[in-house]
Amino acid sequence: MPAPDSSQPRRPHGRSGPRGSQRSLQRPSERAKHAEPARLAAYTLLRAVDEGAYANLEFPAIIRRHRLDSRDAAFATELAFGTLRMQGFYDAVIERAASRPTAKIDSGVLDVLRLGAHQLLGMRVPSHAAADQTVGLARTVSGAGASGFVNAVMRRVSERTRDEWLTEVVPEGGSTAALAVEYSHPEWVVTAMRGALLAGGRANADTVDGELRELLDSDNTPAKVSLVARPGLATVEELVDAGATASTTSPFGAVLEHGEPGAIAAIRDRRAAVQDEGSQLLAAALAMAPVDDDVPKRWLDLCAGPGGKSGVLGALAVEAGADLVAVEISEHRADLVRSTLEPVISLADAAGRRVDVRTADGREVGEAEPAAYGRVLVDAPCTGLGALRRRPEARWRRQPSDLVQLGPLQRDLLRSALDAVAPGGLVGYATCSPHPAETTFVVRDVLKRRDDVEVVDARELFRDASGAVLHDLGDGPGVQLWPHVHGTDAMFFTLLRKTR
Ligand SMILES: C[S@@+](CC[C@H](N)C(=O)[O-])C[C@H]1O[C@@H](n2cnc3c(N)ncnc32)[C@H](O)[C@@H]1O
Repeated sequence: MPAPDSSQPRRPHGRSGPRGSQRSLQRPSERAKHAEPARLAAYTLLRAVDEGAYANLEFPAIIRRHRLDSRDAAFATELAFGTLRMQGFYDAVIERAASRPTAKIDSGVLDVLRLGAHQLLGMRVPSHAAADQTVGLARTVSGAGASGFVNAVMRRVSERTRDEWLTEVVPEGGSTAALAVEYSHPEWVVTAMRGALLAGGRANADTVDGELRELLDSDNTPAKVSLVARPGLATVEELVDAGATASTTSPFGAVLEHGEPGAIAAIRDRRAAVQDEGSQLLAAALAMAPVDDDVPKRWLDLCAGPGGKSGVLGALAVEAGADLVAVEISEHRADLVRSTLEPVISLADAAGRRVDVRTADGREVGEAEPAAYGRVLVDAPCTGLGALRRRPEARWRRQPSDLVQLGPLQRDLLRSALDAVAPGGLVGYATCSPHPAETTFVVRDVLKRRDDVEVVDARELFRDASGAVLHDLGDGPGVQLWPHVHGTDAMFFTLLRKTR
């Protein structure tokens, strides 16, 4: 437990405290005595994430445990997820306000302060309520001793607006370090994103700064809820009738602005699902790309868990009169694929086709079944740097060393896929990361040692809901989607044809 900071509050530069109020000067003993359930739930999630939990997986159970109604659950979600995303910026603010490094603040108390900072600087919570409730939370979870310290820090945070704090804590000059604080990303991720925008041809030296800001900002904006109607099992119209809006990006897609996906019958029946539109587009691109008639009507998803893309691929395989084998190395995730694919398997059975799920190592399939498949998807395990808007804590957990670890696996899986595909057949290599170390470098390294593969221009295959080629796909031949450009995750896709 940190001792309450007894130093004098720093006088803010410029005008002081538009948010400061009489209430915020109250002593802790006069504050809310107990934490509200929604704030307690948000705090519980932050503590669980600190211990390694995944926010998206953990929060539904926490919401149930705290018996939050839908309004409180929405508030708690915005509070917890927003706090996790903006933690880098808030920590810089808290360090200033507390006059000590965050490493010197008890981690539970720090989480209370982060939640308080988000209410003050990132949500429209009135400052007196934010301060009262944060001190009440500190009292409940950390004891009366901490609440004095929290009270003092909250008072200082409330003395400035968000913009004033940005001026105060963001280094001048727009450097990588400055963007890291302003957009709350680790510095190495900012550097990596800048490199990805330049390497993929999305930006040049003149435009990269603006593009980078838009990209980082999109990571801080929660993704809309995108739905997919699995072809042959559900229709976009069915999702629209259930309250969604038809997607303009994906021919199978819809967007749910309000309400719970689980309230839609097609989702409950797994004929439809929640899925990023970029994932829908790339599964469709692989399925629709032209091949000769003698290429085997047997498709393979080499990294299938939990089954999102297999759901689209399997449904399109049945439409094309083909079979699908979905491979996943993890037993648990293979079970998820089985569950996801249940209706697709029934659809295939009824059409006299097969959709199989195997728990296996995708690296071994190429040797075990050479030239056996006509279309192969390698949706490689990756850092997920292209989906940071969906996973609020992921940016803090990922490390540059992950790239080093994943590289050999990504290359082995692509090699195996190329061995497993028949002459004339296609391999789609995909990642939900735009990092060149996981995208173009992997493809380049694998192709360097082979003379039986050609790269196909994939852009023509990315068709929006109107049937037109998707806008802003760059110079090809690979496709890099971007959240700030296409509204999808930053998915990468390269299409390769086995020539002999
Ligand atoms: C990016 S995820 C795939 C997501 C999936 N395609 C979807 O759309 O739902 C990568 C998956 O590959 C699996 N994986 C990792 N190593 C593998 C291997 N050697 N063989 C097969 N699957 C592997 C991981 O367990 C993970 O489920």
